[in-house]
Amino acid sequence: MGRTTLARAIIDTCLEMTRLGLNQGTAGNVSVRHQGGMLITPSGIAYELLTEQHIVFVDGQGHGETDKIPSSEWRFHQAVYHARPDANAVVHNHAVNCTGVSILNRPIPAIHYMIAAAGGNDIPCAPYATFGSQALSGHVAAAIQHRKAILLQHHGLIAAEANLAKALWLAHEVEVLAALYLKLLPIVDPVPVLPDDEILRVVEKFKTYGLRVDH
Ligand SMILES: C[C@H](O)[C@@H](O)[C@@H](O)C(=O)COP(=O)(O)O
Ligand SMILES: [Zn+2]
Repeated sequence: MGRTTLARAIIDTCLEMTRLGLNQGTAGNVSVRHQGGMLITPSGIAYELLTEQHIVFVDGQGHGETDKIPSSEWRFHQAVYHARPDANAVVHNHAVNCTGVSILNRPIPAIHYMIAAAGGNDIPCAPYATFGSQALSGHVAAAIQHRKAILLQHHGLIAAEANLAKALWLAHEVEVLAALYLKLLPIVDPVPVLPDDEILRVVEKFKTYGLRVDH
């Protein structure tokens, strides 16, 4: 796909992320792998104002383009692409329920089989570090190796998938799981979980289940 088409797809994903109630204001960012680097949203511009020209190319060495400021989180997007060769799209947001669980500094456990959509029996929570920092991208690199979605302590969520549609879908699924978890916690803690062998079964089933979208 050409740069303009990908840039449009990034903007549409951002707008849809807001429409789904997963984000607010200028929080969050979205990227796609592109030509050895990535195309990524600019820093601090409201999604409704974005045009294809705002989307920034950051090369494999972390160099951006003159006159454009890439997302402050380009380092952790780059870290995800290094850690996960299967990922071609990364979505980050401050969805309320995911952020709520991240403040508790807990992983989301296997309270529902949909946890398997992220590749395992939990959604881990990467330790806190200042936004945009090398330290944060180090934590992300470590946590994302074994899952397609992770929480960022006191911050939000990252979802990485084969394409933008899948990454946004996964971000939405994790937000639903986080909401469910926060609803259950005041009633029962620890919340009952599914056994690991069942989650492994569902992880396998998801490898061939639906979601055959191309962008
Ligand atoms: C302060 C930023 O909002 C930070 O939280 C970052 O993680 C974010 O979500 C949006 O930053 P950018 O607009 O720089 O992508
Ligand atoms: Zn953020």
